[in-house]
Amino acid sequence: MKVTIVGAGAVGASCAEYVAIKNFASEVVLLDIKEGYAEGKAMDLMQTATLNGFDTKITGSTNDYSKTADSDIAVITSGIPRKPGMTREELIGINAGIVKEVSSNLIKHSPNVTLIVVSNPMDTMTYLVHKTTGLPKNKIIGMGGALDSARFKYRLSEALECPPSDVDGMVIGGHSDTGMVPLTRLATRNSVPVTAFLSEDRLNQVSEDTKVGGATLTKLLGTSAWYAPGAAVSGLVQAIACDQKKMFPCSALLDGEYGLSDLCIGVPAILGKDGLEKIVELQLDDAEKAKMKESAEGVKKTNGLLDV
Ligand SMILES: NC(=O)C1=CN([C@@H]2O[C@H](COP(=O)(O)OP(=O)(O)OC[C@H]3O[C@@H](n4cnc5c(N)ncnc54)[C@H](O)[C@@H]3O)[C@@H](O)[C@H]2O)C=CC1
Ligand SMILES: O=C([O-])CC(=O)C(=O)O
Repeated sequence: MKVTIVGAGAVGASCAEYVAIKNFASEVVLLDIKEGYAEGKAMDLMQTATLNGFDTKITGSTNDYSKTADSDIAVITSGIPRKPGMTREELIGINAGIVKEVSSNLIKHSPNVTLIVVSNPMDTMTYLVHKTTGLPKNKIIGMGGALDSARFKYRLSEALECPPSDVDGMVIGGHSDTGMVPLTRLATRNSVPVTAFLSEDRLNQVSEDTKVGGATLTKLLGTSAWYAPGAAVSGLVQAIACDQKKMFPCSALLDGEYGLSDLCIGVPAILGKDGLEKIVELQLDDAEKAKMKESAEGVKKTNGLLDV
């Protein structure tokens, strides 16, 4: 199982580290445009192999896509991250060109690859890859909801004063400060609805904190987050590589599901060896449906800025 990660920056390197530590891939190739950078990150990570007990071979490449040939899965993290005060949408001008070029280069060397898009604004970048590559739609997946759901569970565990592992929950919708739809109605603590423990006000606070999760970290760090993003991507990679049939909210190209078409947005999906194998349609209540519709309008507005 060969995994390529384009962009050896904060998220790409974190993803490579988690993939290696989970020890399911034979090979990880890190590729970056910055001379020597991916090679350096790969060597540093390889020197953790005996410390962390993994056998995955990690190599680096400065923009040489021949090294990525025959990848099964490729992750696109290349592009610029936001700075405090910015929205993800503001990154479109620079990142669209990068994502378009990188996805085309990847496919030239790995025509059967499954692509996981991470660069922001992620839903729009995923849509761009669908529009420009011609890959089947199950082979292009946007990562956002897995991360947003992890942050949601973290915020719920804070409110419940319990370990995060006690909590289950999901965030669907667009991966933006205003577009996320945390499904508080369906969240549970050990199968008991969290609504049994937390007031509506407290749950609203949890939702709001979740939605600005990325912005909160960007303000603290001066750039956007990488540990949880890298871990979330590695979860998607593992589900595909190991044919796990796990369900994650992913940015998927919709064709009527949830009453939406011609956009990529976060919905629950089953991931396995064929990539995004199935979109799961939840029965949303009226308030959730309205939030999803509004979120989709936001994503479509950003898609409108693309030259496709
Ligand atoms: N979807 C999500 O949930 C998340 C998305 N992100 C996004 O991921 C992207 C990467 O974030 P970071 O890793 O923090 O940024 P970073 O700046 O640390 O790393 C980005 C890397 O991409 C490389 N790069 C730029 N153009 C390239 C090209 N044409 N080919 C190959 N490499 C190229 C840069 O040299 C740099 O090393 C950003 O757009 C960020 O907004 C970040 C966190 C979560
Ligand atoms: O906040 C950002 O810009 C990066 C990102 O998508 C996240 O951490 O959720």
